[in-house]
Amino acid sequence: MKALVLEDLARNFGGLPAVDGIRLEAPAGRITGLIGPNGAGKTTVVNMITGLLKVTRGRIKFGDDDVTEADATQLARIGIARTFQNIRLISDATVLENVVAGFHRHETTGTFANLFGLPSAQRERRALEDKAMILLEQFGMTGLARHPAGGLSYGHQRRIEMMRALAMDPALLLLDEPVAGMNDSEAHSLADIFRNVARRGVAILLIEHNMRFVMSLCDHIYVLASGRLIAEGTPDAVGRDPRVIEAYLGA
Ligand SMILES: Nc1ncnc2c1ncn2[C@@H]1O[C@H](COP(=O)(O)OP(=O)(O)OP(=O)(O)O)[C@@H](O)[C@H]1O
Repeated sequence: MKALVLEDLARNFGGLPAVDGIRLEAPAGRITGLIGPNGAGKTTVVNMITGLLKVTRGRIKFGDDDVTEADATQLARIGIARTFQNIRLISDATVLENVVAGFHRHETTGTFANLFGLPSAQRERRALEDKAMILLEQFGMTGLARHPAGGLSYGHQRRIEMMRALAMDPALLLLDEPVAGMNDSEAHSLADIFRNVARRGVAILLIEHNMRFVMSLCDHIYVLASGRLIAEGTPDAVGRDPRVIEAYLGA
């Protein structure tokens, strides 16, 4: 089973360290949390893992692959998917079309067949729509399949984004504040989905401000403050750690 491993990972902005030599391991089948007060460096870490930012120092590995320099296409091929803090959907397209777009990685028919609407491409599209409908069912959104994504509530749009990431059938799922702006019951239903995804052997790295959500869901938590790793352990141990309490109170 593969694990995401960060070794001595660092990133400077204008000579100042935003992330200063952290290590982390997020194994398959587990939900690993990355928390810390505002400006701790969490998003910078995710942006380095997903190739949006170059690392200043250190290595990023996933299983046997060193993905420190990998671009978006290589990461998708390896099976690394993410959601964003700011929702990025095709707002004119329907919910179903948005989720189908997430299957992109698995399409086997060539562009030529797609362009000319050949039967093979149509068959493939229908098969992808069927698979997308299974995801919609899991997320309780079957009835909204044909609605334009842009007109839906924030909570629904967040769910579409997650379905799109899951449509890639990822081996590693990076969730950047997935329940921001959701109420407790919406967050609760997502927690069940994430647990099921992890149970299937996916490694999940969760970045989240909602402490109750993180504490109830994660197997292991890493805590960042000012770019450094200040604590790690089970939710219980981290919740009682004086360094963590101080970092949050001082923030
Ligand atoms: N593109 C950038 N240019 C300069 N400084 C940046 C850039 N991105 C982030 N920083 C700085 O790096 C530090 C870490 O920011 P980052 O967004 O990673 O923190 P975070 O833990 O994700 O915060 P939040 O919880 O508020 O999203 C901050 O001091 C921030 O100002």
